Amino acid sequence: MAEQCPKHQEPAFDKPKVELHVHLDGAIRLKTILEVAKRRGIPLPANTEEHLSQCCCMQEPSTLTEFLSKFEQFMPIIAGDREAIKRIAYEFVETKSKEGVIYVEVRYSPHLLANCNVEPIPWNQKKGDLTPDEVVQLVNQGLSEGEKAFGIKVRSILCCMRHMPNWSMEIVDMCRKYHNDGVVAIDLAGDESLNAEAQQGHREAYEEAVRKGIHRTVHAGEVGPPAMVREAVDVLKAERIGHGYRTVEDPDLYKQLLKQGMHFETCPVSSRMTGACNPDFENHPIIRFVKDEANFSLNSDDPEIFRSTLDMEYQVARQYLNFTEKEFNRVNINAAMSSFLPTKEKEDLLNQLYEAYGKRSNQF
Ligand SMILES: O=c1[nH]cnc2c1ncn2[C@H]1C[C@H](O)[C@@H](CO)O1
Repeated sequence: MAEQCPKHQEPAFDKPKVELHVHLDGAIRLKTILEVAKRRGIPLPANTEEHLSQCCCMQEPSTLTEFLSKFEQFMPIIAGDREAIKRIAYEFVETKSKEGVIYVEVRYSPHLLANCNVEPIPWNQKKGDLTPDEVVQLVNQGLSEGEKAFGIKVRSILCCMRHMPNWSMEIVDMCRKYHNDGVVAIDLAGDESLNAEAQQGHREAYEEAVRKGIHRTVHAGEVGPPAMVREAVDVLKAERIGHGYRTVEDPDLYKQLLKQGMHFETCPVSSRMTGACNPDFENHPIIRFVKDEANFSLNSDDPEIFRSTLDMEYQVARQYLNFTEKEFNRVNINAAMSSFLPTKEKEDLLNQLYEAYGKRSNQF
C-alpha cells in the first residue's frame, strides 16, 4: 500500500464511525501472534513484528487466492487455544474503539478456530477439545468484556466457508443459539474464484436462516462475476453483499440492486490488494457507487493482513474515490441503517450519528 497510501497525519474523518465488514481473524495483532506462539511453544518463521509481517501480510496487490493463503501462516497459532481466542476478540474491540468506531459487526468462522467437532480439523492441528460452539462462546466473552472496557457496541456475524458446505448448517444453529449473545447474522466467505456456484449445503443453510429469521450477508462479486451477486440475492436471499464490486458489470442487476437499496459492504484497500479492482483505483466501482448514491459502507476487511487501518480506508476514499465530508457522513448513516441491529437499537445508533454530524436525519 505504501506508494498508494496518502501520508496525511490527520484522520480523514475524525467522527464516530460504523463498520460492518471486518474479519476477526484478519484483524489479529502481530504482537499477539508472536506472544501466543511463544507461550504455546509453536515455532514461527519470524520473531519480530517486522519479520512476521513479511510472511503474514500482503506486500503488494495480488489475487484473492494468494491473500487467503496468508491465513495459513498464523491461524495454527491461535486456533484451538481458549485464551488466545478470547484475547483476540477483546483486543479487536480496543482497536476499533481507538479508531473512533462506535458500532461494529465483526465476522469469523468458528470452525476455523476449533480443533474438535470439526471435519476436517483445520490447519493440521492435532485433535483437541475446543469445539466451534465453544469458540463462539469465547469470542462472545472477549467481545462483551471489550464492550464494557472500551464503551463501544459490538455484534458478530458467523461465516460459512465456500469450500466447506458441510459446516454451514451448524452456523445457522449457532446463529440461533447465540442470538441473545450478540450474534446477529450469517455470512458466506472464502474463495469465490474457485467455487462458481454456492454448493447445496450453503443453499440449505441460507434457506434455514430465512426460515429462522436470521440476517444474511454474502461475499459476492468481489472477484467473482456478477452472476454470483445475483445468486446471493435471488437464491441465498442476502440482505447485504460483501464487496459486490463486479455488480456494476451487469447493468440490469446493478439497476435492480440500486432500486431496492441493497447495501454493499465495500473495502477499498482490500479491493486493491486482492486484485478485485484496479490497483490505481481508476474507475473503481466505489466511484460509481458514490455517483449513483448507492447504499454502501467503508470497511477494513482484514487490516492485519493488509497492514491497514480504518483511517487508511477513509484516506484512500478521500484521495482516490472523490469522497468529501458529505460522503463520509452518508456512508456511516447507510451503514447504521443497514446494520443487523433490531429497530430500536438502530434508531439509537442513528441518533448518535446525527448528533455527532450536527444534522437532522432528513439532511443526508
Ligand atoms: O475478502 C475476503 N473474501 C473472502 N473471504 C475472506 C475475505 N477476507 C477473509 N476471508 C475469509 C478468511 C477467513 O478465515 C474467513 C473468516 O473470517 O473469511
